[in-house]
Amino acid sequence: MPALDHVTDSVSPALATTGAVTEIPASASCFEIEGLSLAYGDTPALSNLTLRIPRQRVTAFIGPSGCGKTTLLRALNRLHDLNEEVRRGGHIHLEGQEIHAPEVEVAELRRRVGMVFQTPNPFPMSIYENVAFGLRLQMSLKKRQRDEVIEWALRSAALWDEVKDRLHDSAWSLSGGQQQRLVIARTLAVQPEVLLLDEPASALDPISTLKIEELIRSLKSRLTLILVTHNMQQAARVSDYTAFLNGGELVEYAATDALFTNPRLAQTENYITGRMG
Ligand SMILES: Nc1ncnc2c1ncn2[C@@H]1O[C@H](COP(=O)(O)OP(=O)(O)OP(=O)(O)O)[C@@H](O)[C@H]1O
Repeated sequence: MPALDHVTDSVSPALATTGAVTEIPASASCFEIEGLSLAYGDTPALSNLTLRIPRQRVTAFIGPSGCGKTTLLRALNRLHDLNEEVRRGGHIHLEGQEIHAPEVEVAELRRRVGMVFQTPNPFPMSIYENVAFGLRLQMSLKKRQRDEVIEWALRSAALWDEVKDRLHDSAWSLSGGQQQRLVIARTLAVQPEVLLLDEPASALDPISTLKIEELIRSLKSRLTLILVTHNMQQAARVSDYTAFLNGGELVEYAATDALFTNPRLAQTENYITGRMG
């Protein structure tokens, strides 16, 4: 891959595949979240969350509507910054650095920590220009280098074969599932370390959903992925670790197999078996 020198194809040190996530060592963590609380005005949304997110793994946030999953995801690349109502306490470290430190540039943080939303949001421009957009802002590349990165990003998002002969068509001529993979390609082009995915398949048909799930699994060899999903089967299929939130609190966080087959708390069991939420 062109110009991808800070990313390796090797996976992180061996992580526990069963049991509680206290087993995720700091050295294998990408994010360390400590005592994170967040409120919208007087309404609390997150309450004293402490967890580590393992590098080059897929971590799912699950829980009933309004439990704080999206709020937590958005906190990880400071998407709340523009909301003057938001009050926050606690710390979020990305690879050892507090993301709210004065020297952190928000644009660079958001390059490192990309975000894909529920509804595909390609820009009103061609397929090629969508992927080139972030690249033009972030890096000055010659056209040939830019073309290489664009091809790499579209291949990485499993879209190249479907669009290689129509790169200059409007992005809006693609299907919903293709648009979502285009948005992922656009995000990958600037070489993030982390991809935040907020219900990325909830607006898609079952075949497009499977493609997104395959893509998520394939990307973890070089990225950390964090997925918000309402779909328990999806969390079980694609994630390595699952955090169950309820009422803004972290209730249980464990290796996905362990959480789904042998939850430690009745509250978790009630949620995953559909008796709650
Ligand atoms: N911009 C906002 N202003 C005020 N309150 C908000 C805002 N965004 C979210 N909230 C509130 O914060 C709480 C957590 O919301 P959040 O969207 O994080 O939950 P969620 O688990 O992602 O929900 P869902 O699964 O329905 O998307 C909810 O009570 C919600 O109403």
